[in-house]
Amino acid sequence: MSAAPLQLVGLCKQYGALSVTRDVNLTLEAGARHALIGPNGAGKSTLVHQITGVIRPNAGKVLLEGRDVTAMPAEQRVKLGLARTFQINSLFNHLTVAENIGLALSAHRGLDGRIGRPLPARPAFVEEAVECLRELGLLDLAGRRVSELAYGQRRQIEIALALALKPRVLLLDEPVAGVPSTEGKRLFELLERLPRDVAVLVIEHDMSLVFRFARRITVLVEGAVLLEGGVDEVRTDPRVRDVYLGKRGHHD
Ligand SMILES: Nc1ncnc2c1ncn2[C@@H]1O[C@H](COP(=O)(O)OP(=O)(O)OP(=O)(O)O)[C@@H](O)[C@H]1O
Repeated sequence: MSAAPLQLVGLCKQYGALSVTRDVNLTLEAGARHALIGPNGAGKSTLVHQITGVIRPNAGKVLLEGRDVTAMPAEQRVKLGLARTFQINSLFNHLTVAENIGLALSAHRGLDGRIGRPLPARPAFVEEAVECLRELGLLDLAGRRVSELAYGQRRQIEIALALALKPRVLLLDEPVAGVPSTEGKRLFELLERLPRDVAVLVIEHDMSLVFRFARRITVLVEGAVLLEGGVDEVRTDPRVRDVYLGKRGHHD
């Protein structure tokens, strides 16, 4: 049997006396649609930073397709197939969507040096970017300048850009945050069209998205896994309701 696309084994992170990640185990299966949820301050961002390589755990391991990447820098993890949604400010406003993705492709393959320098993308990469947009049902945005796009469309392009790198594992950090409901439908459609062979971990506060998109859910509370299970199991678990509706409060 081949190794899981992503596996977290006993991850621990402390800041002084504060334990922010406590012995977290999590496995993304091939083709996973897995959500990580938890109230404010549960440690979701800190966990994601340990997956991407922004911070190092004090103990435990991060395995990408069975390979121990715990000590590996973030860029190298991207090269090995770990992508996360890019922040909007990584898009060049004056370039078209296809040019932006073409540039990311050339930077990823180490051909144009730094991504921060908007040289014209090579035509072959722009063509590949257009093909990628077509597969995702976003072809109509290919020739538009990023500056002309609505907020929800930019969020779609961040996802398309991460996917263009052909990752094995995709981390989506709050993909619908701040997107007006009028633009939400297309974003949902895009999430439903993500390639089946990419394992996806979504970190999200919007429960309607989580329950619609995910097949497995991990609930993080005070740095530890409270529960992992299928959607119905998590939705109906009284402990989860307590965390979200009880005295610990939740994100609005
Ligand atoms: N560099 C740091 N130094 C000290 N404490 C930190 C540091 N980074 C995070 N923390 C603490 O770790 C805890 C978890 O924070 P984290 O941002 O990971 O939670 P979160 O679940 O992503 O929250 P939110 O949903 O609000 O984004 C918080 O109590 C936070 O104050």
